[in-house]
Amino acid sequence: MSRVGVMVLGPAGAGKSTFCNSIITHMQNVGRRGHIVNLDPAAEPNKYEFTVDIRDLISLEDVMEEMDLGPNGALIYCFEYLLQNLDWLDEELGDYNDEYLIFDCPGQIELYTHIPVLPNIVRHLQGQLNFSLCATYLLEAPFVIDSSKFFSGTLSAMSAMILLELPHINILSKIDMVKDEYSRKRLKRFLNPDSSLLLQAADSDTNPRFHKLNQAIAELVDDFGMVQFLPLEAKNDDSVGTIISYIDDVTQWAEGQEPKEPNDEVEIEEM
Ligand SMILES: Nc1nc2c(ncn2[C@@H]2O[C@H](COP(=O)(O)OP(=O)(O)OP(=O)(O)O)[C@@H](O)[C@H]2O)c(=O)[nH]1
Repeated sequence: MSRVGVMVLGPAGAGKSTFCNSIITHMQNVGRRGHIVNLDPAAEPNKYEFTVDIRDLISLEDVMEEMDLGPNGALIYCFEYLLQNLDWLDEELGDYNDEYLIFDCPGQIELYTHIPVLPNIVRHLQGQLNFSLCATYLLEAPFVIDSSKFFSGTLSAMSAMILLELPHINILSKIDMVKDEYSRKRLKRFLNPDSSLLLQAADSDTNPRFHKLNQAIAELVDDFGMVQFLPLEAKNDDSVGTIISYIDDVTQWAEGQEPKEPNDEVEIEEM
């Protein structure tokens, strides 16, 4: 059996590190083992110790100082350096078999939407290190309540999906921050989206000049059939457990085993 790896992706502040920690807490609760692999060279101190930490190879702060680069240039430099030193990663990941490895990725989504840094790391993990990988993509629930922002978030999720070519799970994080009944009702539309309803909502929010574009995006969302979002509240172990069972399903599928029956439509709790 190959090793299972979960890539945790999404824009800055979407809740990626918190989600990684919640996965570890859940794993501990159910007697499974998981480890966090930190791929963010600018990571803050974390609740759980990182088992593998890119900062042991290179840190953003050092690169900015020594190469006189700004944060974005330095980040790209760090990843190019990692790509030139993948044997370091191989060695660090060497002994972890039959355990979950959770890859906490930086929030600069250009690393997987514009330049092929993360796709190259993914190919290496799959090809050289025999990982069965799955991508989780987090979008903040309070942010996407508005249809046009939902479209924009969905397109960035889709872009990551196309570039990484991994089994892909979308997550609406910080669901607990959507409190009032009206907003929670709106949010439900985004968990199992019906593109014609989304289109109506987007059209009512945008200038008619953009209606054709809305239509095209709604069709794209429909064609891909990938836009189901799972709700996440980091402190709610049940919501984390549900996502982990999806990860288990898709990574088994990725290994060529039969997937379980698809889960029922996702709901958020009534207030
Ligand atoms: N209310 C609530 N807050 C959350 C949740 N998940 C994360 N947060 C908060 O959101 C903020 C950002 O979370 P992080 O986990 O650091 O986000 P990140 O995506 O790792 O951020 P970057 O590393 O900057 O890309 C923190 O203040 C978290 O406490 C959640 O489910 N509910």
